[in-house]
Amino acid sequence: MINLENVSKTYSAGTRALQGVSLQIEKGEFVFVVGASGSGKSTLIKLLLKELEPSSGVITVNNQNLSRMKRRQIAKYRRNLGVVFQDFRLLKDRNIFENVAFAQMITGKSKDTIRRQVPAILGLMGLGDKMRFFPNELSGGEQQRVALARALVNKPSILLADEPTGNLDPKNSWEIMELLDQINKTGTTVVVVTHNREIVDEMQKRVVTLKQGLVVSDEQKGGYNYGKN
Ligand SMILES: Nc1ncnc2c1ncn2[C@@H]1O[C@H](COP(=O)(O)OP(=O)(O)OP(=O)(O)O)[C@@H](O)[C@H]1O
Repeated sequence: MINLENVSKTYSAGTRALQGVSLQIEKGEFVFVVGASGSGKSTLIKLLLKELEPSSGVITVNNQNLSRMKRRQIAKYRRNLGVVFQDFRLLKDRNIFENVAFAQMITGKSKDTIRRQVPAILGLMGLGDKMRFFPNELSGGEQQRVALARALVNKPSILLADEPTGNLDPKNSWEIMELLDQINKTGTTVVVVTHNREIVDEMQKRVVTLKQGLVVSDEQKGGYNYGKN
């Protein structure tokens, strides 16, 4: 499903953010990516989103070689990826329903579909009674659940989360992680970049650890152990 073969990324300033990373993630896996600040985690996510090009190596997602993808195919490719970030990235002047509906409008869904699917996914995220609220009227945890609803409404095969609990307190962090776990159990492949040691240790998922752009460990049912490397 996701395959990196000897992938390196050197930024123009000369920083070697990833150095010969090879990594395979199968359909339906749940994977944590951990590592110190600057170890290359966000670079990895940006490469998967095709926001960046690797300096060398091959990235294949859903059998598509990202380097060979034509520019006009990129938007369609990204539609099959759900993404959430630390800072939620909601449209401030749109209510919650509209924020999620927007993701469906740009993929050309009919009004009928939007009227059915947006309340359904918001209901699943526990936000059925907040659809007319604006982002600034919600807690951080609720805003991240809106971002999750928006990421999932088009039923992506892969969900990428870059520090999704970075701005949340422990209770809200656990709620988001439990939602990610549920989403994974429906068959979605989930890749989560995080600094949250407690959650990684508790959830016993696959853990890929980066250090200075290298994969230094990759463990099934792993823990948050980069401090030990
Ligand atoms: N656009 C850029 N231009 C130049 N260097 C960059 C750029 N983006 C990241 N870097 C550098 O690449 C390295 C890896 O950065 P990256 O953001 O992937 O790390 P990270 O593991 O996600 O860190 P954090 O946990 O702090 O988010 C760092 O040394 C960073 O300074």
